[in-house]
Amino acid sequence: MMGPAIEVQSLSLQLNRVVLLEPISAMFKPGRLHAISGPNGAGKSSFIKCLLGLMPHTGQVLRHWSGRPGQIAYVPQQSAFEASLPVTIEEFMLTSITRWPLFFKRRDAHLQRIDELLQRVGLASKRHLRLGQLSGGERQRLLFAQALERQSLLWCIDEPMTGLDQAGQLSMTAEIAQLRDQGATVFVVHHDMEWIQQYADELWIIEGGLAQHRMVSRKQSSLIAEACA
Ligand SMILES: Nc1ncnc2c1ncn2[C@@H]1O[C@H](COP(=O)(O)OP(=O)(O)OP(=O)(O)O)[C@@H](O)[C@H]1O
Repeated sequence: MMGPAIEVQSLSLQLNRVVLLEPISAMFKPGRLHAISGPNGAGKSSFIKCLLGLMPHTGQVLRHWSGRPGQIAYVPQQSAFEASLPVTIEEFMLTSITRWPLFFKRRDAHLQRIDELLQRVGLASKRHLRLGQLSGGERQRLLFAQALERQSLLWCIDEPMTGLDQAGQLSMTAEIAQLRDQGATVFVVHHDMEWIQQYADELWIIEGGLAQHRMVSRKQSSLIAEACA
C-alpha cells in the first residue's frame, strides 16, 4: 500500500491582504519523505495547512490515491493546552479513538490500544496526567500518538523534534522513517539540514513566499549542501 501523490496547482495564500504564499505548482511523489524547510515566517506551516484544507487558499491541492482515499494524519506545530482543562492523556486518546463523549463506557480493547500507542511514544506511565501538566516534549509525543492512531498513508508533521530530548528525537525519527518505509507519503517541516540529509528523500525550500523546490536524492548529500549554502 502506498500513500497518495500530492499535486499542487497554482496554490497561493493571502491573509489580511498579506501575501503568505506566492503561487506554487508542484508534484510531490507518493511514498516519499518530503522535507519542507526555509526561514521562520516563510510560510511552511501555512503551506501544510493548505495541503490539509485548513486555510482558505486559491489554487488546487489534488490527492492522487492509488485506491480508496484514506485519512490524513496531522501533527501540528507545538501548541500549549489550556492548563485548567480537566482532561487526562488517557481521556484525550480515548476521544480520538472512539469519537465518543467521555462518559461512554471505556472498552478494554480501546484502553489496550491506547496503552500500545502511549508505550510507543514513551508516555504510558503518564496516562493519568492532565493535558495542562505536560511538558513541551510530552505534548509533542502525545500529538504524535494521536496521529499514529489514524493508521494513515498521508502524514503532515510540523517541526516534530521541538522540545524532544535526544532519546525522544531518535524514537521520533525511527517512527517517521518507518512510516515512509511502509509506503506513506510524509511531509515534515524541519530546520535541521543534517537530519534532512540523512532521512529525507526530497527537500523543498519555501523562501520569501515562493516555493523553490530543490529536490535531491538522499544519496546525493553533496547536492543538499549546495542547495543549503
Ligand atoms: N492571519 C494572519 N494574517 C497575516 N499574516 C499571518 C497570519 N497568520 C500568519 N501570518 C504570517 O504568515 C507568515 C507565515 O507563517 P507560518 O507560520 O506559515 O511560517 P513558518 O514558515 O511555518 O514559520 P516558522 O519557521 O517560524 O514556524 C508569518 O510571517 C506570519 O506572521
